[in-house]
Amino acid sequence: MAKLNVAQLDDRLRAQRQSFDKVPLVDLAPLLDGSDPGQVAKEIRWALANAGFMYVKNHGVSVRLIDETFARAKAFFDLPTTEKMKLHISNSGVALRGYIEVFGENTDPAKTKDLKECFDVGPEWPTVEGPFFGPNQWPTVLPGFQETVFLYHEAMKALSIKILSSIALSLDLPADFFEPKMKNPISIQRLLHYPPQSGAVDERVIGIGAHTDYGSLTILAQDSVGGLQVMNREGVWIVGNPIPGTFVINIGDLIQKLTNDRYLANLHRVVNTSGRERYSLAFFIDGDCDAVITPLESCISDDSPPRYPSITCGAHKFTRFLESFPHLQREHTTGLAAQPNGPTVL
Ligand SMILES: O=C(O)CCC(=O)C(=O)O
Ligand SMILES: [Fe+2]
Repeated sequence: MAKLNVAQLDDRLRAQRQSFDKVPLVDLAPLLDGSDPGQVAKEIRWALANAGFMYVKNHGVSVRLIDETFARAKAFFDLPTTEKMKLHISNSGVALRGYIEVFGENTDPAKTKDLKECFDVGPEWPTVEGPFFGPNQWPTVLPGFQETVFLYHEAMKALSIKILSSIALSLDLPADFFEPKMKNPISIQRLLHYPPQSGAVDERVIGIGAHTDYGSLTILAQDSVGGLQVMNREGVWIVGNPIPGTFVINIGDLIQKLTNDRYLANLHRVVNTSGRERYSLAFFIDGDCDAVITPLESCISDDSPPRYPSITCGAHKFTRFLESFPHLQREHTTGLAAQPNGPTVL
């Protein structure tokens, strides 16, 4: 997890409207149709080394499914607060599924309270099996919600595995490098709602505080409202304008650690001063809970000694959530105590 020193330099919350040349748009068609995976890997290598973010087009996910999932998200957040609070994430223990109210998770807690509400689902497990695995809490008052959101989660999972194969190729690793370490990967499908802010906005309350993502890969669908900001290498916040037909992809801490900083888990935040409600769908995927992340040999040299100790995906992610979830801090004083079944080396 990067510390937020660069972000602290900037207290102006209006992002500069610069050309987004440095965060490229990658066409996934040659990867998905098999015609030129090498070309896609080459573009991904540049994007992740320089921006940590990219837009992707021709991703193959049905527009209808995306639109329907946005509609389900809106219907959920329109429910009365009492109804949403029945599904509160604190009911789910360490499985971390359910509803998170405004200010219920703060991603830059020393500076910012997050003016957002979210709803998290993940792979369906009948009982709580440990961190990130357990039953979902579905809003039964909304017929069809469960089916759509679960289908969307599955579509994101399938796409993320293809993108991870391209990330592996981009690192001169075999395309299936990540697969043995992702037998039951941690994944979270999050629905988000950002109420608009008006008047003087300062960093104490914004949509989502500056943060890097915790896991391997994030796939974000944003509506047309805008508000995502990504930091460029000069420490300037750049507007991440929604581009119709694309997802925003970024890598999280685990890939930065795996690549010993060759690839960047970049800082980003959301400030919604549009005057409109903003909705987004963020899918996060990691390795298995007990998969160990150690810097790759190929990313270590005399000039670039190993910068990160080995850590499991589960321990890293749970520790990050402990910092951002006030409800978890009340319930847990330690992170993951032990790694079940011994580590899988990633
Ligand atoms: O909603 C967005 O645009 C970004 C969300 C995000 O950064 C996150 O959930 O980690
Ligand atoms: Fe994020």
